[in-house]
Amino acid sequence: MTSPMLPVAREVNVGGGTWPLLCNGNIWVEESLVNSNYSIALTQDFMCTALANTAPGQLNVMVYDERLTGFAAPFKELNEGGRQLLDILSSKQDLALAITRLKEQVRSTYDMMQGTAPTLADFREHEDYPMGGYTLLVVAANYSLLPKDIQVNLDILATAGPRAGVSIIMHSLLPDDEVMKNIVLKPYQHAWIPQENYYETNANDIIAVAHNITEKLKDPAYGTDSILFNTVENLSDDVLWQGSSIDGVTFSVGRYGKRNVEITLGDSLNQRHNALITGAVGQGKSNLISVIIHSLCQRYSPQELELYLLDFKEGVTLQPFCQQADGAYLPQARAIGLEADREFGLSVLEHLFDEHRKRLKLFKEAGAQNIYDYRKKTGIIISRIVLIIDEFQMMIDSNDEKSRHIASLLTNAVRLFRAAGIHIILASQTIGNSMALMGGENTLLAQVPIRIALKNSVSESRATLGMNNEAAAYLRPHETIVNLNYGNPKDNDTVNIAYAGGEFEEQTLLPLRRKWWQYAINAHMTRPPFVFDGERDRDWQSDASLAVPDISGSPVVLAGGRIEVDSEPLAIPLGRDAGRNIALFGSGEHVPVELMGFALALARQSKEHAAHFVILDAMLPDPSRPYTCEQLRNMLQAQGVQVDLVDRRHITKTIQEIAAQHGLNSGSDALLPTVDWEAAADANTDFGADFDATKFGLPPQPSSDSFSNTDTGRSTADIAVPMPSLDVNGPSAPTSTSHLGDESTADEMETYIFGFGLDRVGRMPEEFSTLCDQGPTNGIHVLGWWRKYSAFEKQMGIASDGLDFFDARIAFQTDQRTIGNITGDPAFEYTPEDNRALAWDASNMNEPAIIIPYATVPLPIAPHPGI
Ligand SMILES: Nc1ncnc2c1ncn2[C@@H]1O[C@H](COP(=O)(O)OP(=O)(O)OP(=O)(O)O)[C@@H](O)[C@H]1O
Repeated sequence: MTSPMLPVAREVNVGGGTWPLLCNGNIWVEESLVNSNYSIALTQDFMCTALANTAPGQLNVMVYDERLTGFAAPFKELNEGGRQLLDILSSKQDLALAITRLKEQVRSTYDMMQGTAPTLADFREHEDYPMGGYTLLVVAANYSLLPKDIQVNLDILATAGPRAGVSIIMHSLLPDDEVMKNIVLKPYQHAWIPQENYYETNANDIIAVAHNITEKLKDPAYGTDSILFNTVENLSDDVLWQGSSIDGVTFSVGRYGKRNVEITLGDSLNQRHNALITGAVGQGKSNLISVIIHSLCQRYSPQELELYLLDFKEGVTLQPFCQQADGAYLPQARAIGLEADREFGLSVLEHLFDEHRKRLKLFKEAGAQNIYDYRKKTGIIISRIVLIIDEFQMMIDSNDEKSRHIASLLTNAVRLFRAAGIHIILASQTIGNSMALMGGENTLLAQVPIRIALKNSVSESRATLGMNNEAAAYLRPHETIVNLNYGNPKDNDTVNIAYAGGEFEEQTLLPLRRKWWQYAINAHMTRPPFVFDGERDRDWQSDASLAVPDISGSPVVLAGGRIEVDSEPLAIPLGRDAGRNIALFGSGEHVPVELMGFALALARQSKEHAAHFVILDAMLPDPSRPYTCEQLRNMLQAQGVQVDLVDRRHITKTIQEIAAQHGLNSGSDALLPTVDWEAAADANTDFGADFDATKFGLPPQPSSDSFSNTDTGRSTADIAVPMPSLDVNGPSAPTSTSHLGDESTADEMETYIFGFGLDRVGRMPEEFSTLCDQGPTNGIHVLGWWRKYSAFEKQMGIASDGLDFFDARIAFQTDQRTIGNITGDPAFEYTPEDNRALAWDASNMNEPAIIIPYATVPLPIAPHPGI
């Protein structure tokens, strides 16, 4: 099959004559002093004919129009289809740079052809593939008046360029000097057509040709010059996992001429340990990352290679490597961050710094310098680790302390990790800004010799490859500059990137990944990667099984997901130590959900009737709220724990009663009945029978039969309605329905007080702070939510620092003052976000941590009041 991209205007028919052009020569259109329009039209005609006779998209045109005649204007349409096929050089400096670049292109094309064909067109025909590209440089200026260095370079290009696909159309007066004229004209065909023989092409014809090219480029036949991944990577079983990573890991990128292009990380001879990939949106960066991952994973087993994959943009690139519905996952992947955020990026870096330390210690013990040495000496296999970070600049381009910290870690990582066999591939659309943040190119980039630059702007090309290397600005889609020498322009290779997407991905790569997974499972060499999805809501239910007492037997609540590799949810133990209360601050829908999750976690761990749950509901009635305290009460009750729901009006008295019951009241003598138990019971009698608690990871609720369980002699009302365990008649009077004494002694009984929206409790009794202070050692824990810190302060009383009673504090959407207070650092940097909270358990954590709080708990959705 002959590729439709191969036709090229080796000759052009203009004005009745045939002129050699692409791959064959250059043309000098002599400028006419008498009829300048005519010579301009002639130049346009050559350009237009060259374009019309070359496959769409294969010819780039560069124009230097010194006298601003505007002859390139009708060709502008060439750039309409998203491809920059026309490049206007607006100054002598631009012209000089373009000539330098074209010389590089010529050199690189000769390299690619390796002397196997006389011209680029012959080489392409032989390969039946459009390698490299053609360029027509049109210079409309007085040659003799151009700076000497430009003249010299133009002469070189005119001589060496055509065979490599670079031709010149010189639109100029001839040099006056006859000797000079002969020398200069040598590489050109002197085009001079008597005007009477010439039928001028008009602007509309040119526009039509340009338009036709952009239209054709929409046709996939001209748009996809894919080199399928399996043509550069052997995907057969014979080579599967045959690679040893002892002296580095090698992956394929694509084709450069006849050669498959491979890159090795960890190559200690050339000190190539890290790589940088850049490319504008849509130029194929995601595809390239996929090519790299598949190539590595076909070559190296999970024993030889571990991958840490982070994607900081919204996207699906890494999704196929996570665990799929059928259980399969990429066995070499250890951690994957989808829509990762800075905290997770930071935690991955910290995790790898730990790994680096561990490895160096191991090496030292074995008297080895580095991973290669260690493996050689001991014969023990230690994997290479490759960390790939897509859009890495998002970790470091906020102007704050955390960004600076991450930038400095990253800079150290690329410098230090090599000895431990940890390599980093950084990818980005735009790095200009990030490099400045990282202290300029001398810090980070100095450690990254491998530069892979997909098409991008001139400035991004320079940022990636170096100030004098703009080659990436002139690439075609799916081509990349691979430069293994810190961006030195002499080492640019223009590589056609292999394609790992579309149907090929579905039909070949998906089954291949499954095969890898099966092999790894059979060989017991894998476990699913830790997957962090920064945008996904956290569901309490999926963590419920982890709500188990800690090592000392204290019940724990789950506060949410930690943003760390291999982390379990943050568990806050509520043992009988001073300070074991939890304060939640701020607003947002997550806060009551979080508090409900606490209650469900505690219910899960409470022996039946060994805990007493008191829900203080001071929230404003809000029909739009997805969960209500009534639902929570019902759910808890269905677990057989004692639960009292107290509305706002009765909170003050309830607190006084609890304090009095435990001998913690601060002297109030009037303890009046405060809870309207009858009303509460009425509101609740229809709940429970058809609710399957086990579905939610909670202990089974008593069956409807057991509501009249004769064994215990309890009545339905004992369990199905709220239990007024509080002694409404005074501390000493027995209560008919209390379970105290049923199965637990009062001493074993834990009391959990959940305060929802406590700001709205107008008159908090002073017993409240006494309870917070002395409760935990007596088995009473307060888990309260205040929107405003000032309300909390007020309720704690002026004499004490209430926060001392709350070891655990969690901030949601709140202000800097609250953050400063709960962390004890007024300047603590934290910007509240929707799906995040800042949590600190002062007795169990060194420092506050950002968590993903729960967004959903398994409460049955209640019909809204009034519906
Ligand atoms: N080497 C290639 N050969 C053929 N088609 C390709 C190649 N690389 C990418 N493509 C196609 O080009 C399109 C853009 O590719 P890709 O998504 O990889 O770009 P990107 O630079 O990652 O874009 P973005 O940053 O916007 O996600 C896709 O449709 C992809 O299938």
